[in-house]
Amino acid sequence: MEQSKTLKLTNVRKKHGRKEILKGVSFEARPGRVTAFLGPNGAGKSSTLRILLGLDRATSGSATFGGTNYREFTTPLKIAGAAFDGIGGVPSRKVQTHLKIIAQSNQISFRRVLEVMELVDLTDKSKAQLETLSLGEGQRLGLAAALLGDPQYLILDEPTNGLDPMGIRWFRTFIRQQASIGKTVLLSSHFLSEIEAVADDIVVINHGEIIATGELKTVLQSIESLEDVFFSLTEGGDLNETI
Ligand SMILES: Nc1ncnc2c1ncn2[C@@H]1O[C@H](COP(=O)(O)OP(=O)(O)OP(=O)(O)O)[C@@H](O)[C@H]1O
Repeated sequence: MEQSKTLKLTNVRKKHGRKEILKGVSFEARPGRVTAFLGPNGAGKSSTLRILLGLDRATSGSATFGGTNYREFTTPLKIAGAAFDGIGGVPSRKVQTHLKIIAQSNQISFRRVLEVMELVDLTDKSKAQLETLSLGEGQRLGLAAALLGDPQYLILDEPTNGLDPMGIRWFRTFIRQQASIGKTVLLSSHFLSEIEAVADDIVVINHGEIIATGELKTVLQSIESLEDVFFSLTEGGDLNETI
């Protein structure tokens, strides 16, 4: 295994006041693989990803990219790209300008801005204002921003939220392709059904605790012991329908 391209969390704890929302979270995401980070609402997915990306501090524990903390990178977008919480940015700003500003903050060339727009199929929308983008276009723009620095690591929070079946298919192909060229991909989701077609590995979190990790196939084989959790993950849907 290529340790140097592995994303690793070790015993990450986070307290808000007296409430412990992450209770010793440990897992790895490896290069050339898509790792799904699965858990119901409020399980601690976003809190974990925020700590990983230096947006919040852990109470204890460590979260590293190839052994280095995100905050230590001078041009972090060249190491790890993240798509999180919508696209942000000034609503009246053009797509191309939005990406250019992000690129400049990390010493990334304008040529790369054009390249990523092409990669996510947004070249036609380069002059569109952010507020006019559809949900799917917004998700692709988030991906474009994440890809700007051609990073080894891609961290995507609920990337298929609100996408139609075509958009989901496009996204799956894209993500598989990123893993096939050796990227380390971590994506969070509420739904087992959403990630089973794209993930190699799975990390399941519930109430701030990791309750299963491993190859997707192996974890699914232990489904009986996880049944209650998966039931809630699939919003009370028919378990057999989703596995
Ligand atoms: N700043 C905060 N202060 C207090 N509690 C918080 C804070 N941020 C998050 N929490 C709590 O921590 C828990 C985990 O939240 P988090 O957003 O990480 O979950 P999640 O798995 O990403 O959920 P979702 O899928 O709904 O986004 C929740 O119970 C949430 O209410």
